[in-house]
Amino acid sequence: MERYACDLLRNFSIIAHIDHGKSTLADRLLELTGTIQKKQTGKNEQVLDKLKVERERGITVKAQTASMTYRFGDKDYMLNLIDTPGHVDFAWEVSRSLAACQGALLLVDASQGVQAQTISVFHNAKERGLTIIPVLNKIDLPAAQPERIAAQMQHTFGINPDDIIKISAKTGIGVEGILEAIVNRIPPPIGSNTAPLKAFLFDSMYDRYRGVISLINVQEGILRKGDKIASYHTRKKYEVTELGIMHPEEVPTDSLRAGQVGYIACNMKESSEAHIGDTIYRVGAPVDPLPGFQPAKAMVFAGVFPVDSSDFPKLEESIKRLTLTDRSVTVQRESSSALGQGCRLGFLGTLHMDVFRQRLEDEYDANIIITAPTVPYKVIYRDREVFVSNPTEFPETTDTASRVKEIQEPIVKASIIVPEEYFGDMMELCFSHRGEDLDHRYLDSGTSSSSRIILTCTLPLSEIVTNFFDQLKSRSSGFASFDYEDAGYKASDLAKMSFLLNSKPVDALAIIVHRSAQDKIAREWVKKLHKVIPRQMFEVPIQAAIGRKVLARETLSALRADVTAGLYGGHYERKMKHLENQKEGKRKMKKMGSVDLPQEAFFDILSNKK
Ligand SMILES: Nc1nc2c(ncn2[C@@H]2O[C@H](COP(=O)(O)OP(=O)(O)OP(=O)(O)O)[C@@H](O)[C@H]2O)c(=O)[nH]1
Repeated sequence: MERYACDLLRNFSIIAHIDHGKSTLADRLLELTGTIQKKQTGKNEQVLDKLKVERERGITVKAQTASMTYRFGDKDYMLNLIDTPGHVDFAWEVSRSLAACQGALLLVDASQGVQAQTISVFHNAKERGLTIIPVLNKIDLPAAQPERIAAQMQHTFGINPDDIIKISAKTGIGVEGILEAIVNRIPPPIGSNTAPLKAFLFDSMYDRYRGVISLINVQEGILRKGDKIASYHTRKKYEVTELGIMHPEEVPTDSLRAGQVGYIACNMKESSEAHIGDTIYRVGAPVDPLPGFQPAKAMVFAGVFPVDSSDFPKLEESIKRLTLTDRSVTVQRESSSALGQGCRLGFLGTLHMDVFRQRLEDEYDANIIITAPTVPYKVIYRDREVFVSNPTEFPETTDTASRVKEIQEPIVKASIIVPEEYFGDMMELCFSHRGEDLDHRYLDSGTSSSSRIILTCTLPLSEIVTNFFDQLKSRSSGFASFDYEDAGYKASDLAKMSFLLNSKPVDALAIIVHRSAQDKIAREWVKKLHKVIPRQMFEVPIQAAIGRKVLARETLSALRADVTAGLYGGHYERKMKHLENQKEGKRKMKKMGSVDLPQEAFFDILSNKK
């Protein structure tokens, strides 16, 4: 590693909208530099995407990092690619990865043009002062319009079209030019090998045998095996047992020097000890910390229960193990009278929740029920503020007047990019989800027949955690792209809606609704419950209520065993008596009886929410 002083290092990321070809380009760069062998199989399976769910969905969930060496002129350079995930839920991971870079490749699909996340990642990189290398990808596609999209990038970002590198990551055309641009345009990191050690911890993973493996960017000084280091955040001390670079698998080295990026193992037992954004220094030589990070905030919460309640210990164990690899998930125990023991999990967004659920099912064979997602509401009492992310803890309407001053909900600033012809549909979609402050502008300079529009508005987060994405995609024939950022809290007229079976509320079904939509939601849910709840021996009213007020009702008719079967002819009185007895029996059952609601019914209700 001594050969690679700062001026021979380049630390960069690839940033792009989902599917614009980041992983494909990363593979090509690794192949061109001889870091990995060119694949013979012809299968499109990316090296850096490691999780099964990522491959199935074609998205990157966890950032992966790789170092490669590249000879340019008469010098050998080490290029460190810090991969970033490509979805709005993981914006936080993007930002922390960028903090370890001096430059970024801004990748845009030449057939799709600038999309919602292209804009957010561009601004993110710009704010961090990174050098941006604009790249147009997929120029091999017949639908590619490189000239037009280049003009769009100029109009949207002020990028000089002459600076744009045009490539096909798939066929490899133009990719060599990227390696040259990385060396020529991205500034090397600045740092001194003789200064006291200062390293930035930007990612971590968990290894069953070695404990936590941290990815770090050494900014000053030299780190060697056996060194005693300390975490600025926890003040805990460790001894470095192994260190090296990601190539793309771990390759041990004797040291990591100023400017370099690599991994360390130091007997950290708990993943919570590896605090993202932490500053690592040498024991006895404290340094000023690097600007840290706020931890990622969970914004979508849901209860997770086993279908078979005796499976709870296994489920909890699986969740524990999975959260070791995904630290942004928060976990709390929860118990429900309807579903038994479970966990309440917090996620960064809905995709994050889906990914976690799928991993739980794939990797741990878990049969689970997930309750309807909720966002963290802020309940302001006369004397305190509380965040409530579980409907069962939401204040009753009777409380609202007396003790609760105000209820607030999280809102986001949303941007939607669509071809002009879908503009009306998108406006409607936003309005029907309580969108406000709608604004729009054209993405292309001048208006042409195929102009695209960027629509911005504020939306309550709760409106986009259910089926917003699906509607966005279906109402724009798949052309709309969407991104959002946190925009604080806002007072809102919200209430807890309970669902009652046979006059008893079922805790796991409670949801928080906006008053303006309460009647519609009440009717829809009651209908749905009516469809999936099996008929009982007695009649069961299904009701939706806010406080004591019932807003909708359906009645599940009784399963009627034919007690008069076999009583042929005459005997009218006997028949009546049988029917009377049956009625009496049912009345009794109804009084005492609770509704037999199998977990499968919950699964049906909750798996196709709203
Ligand atoms: N024709 C063509 N297809 C490409 C090119 N680059 C990538 N693709 C295809 O585009 C799709 C998305 O590419 P990925 O590399 O997975 O995109 P990504 O940006 O990594 O996606 P996320 O990881 O989900 O953010 C894949 O089907 C690729 O095969 C290209 O240059 N030309």
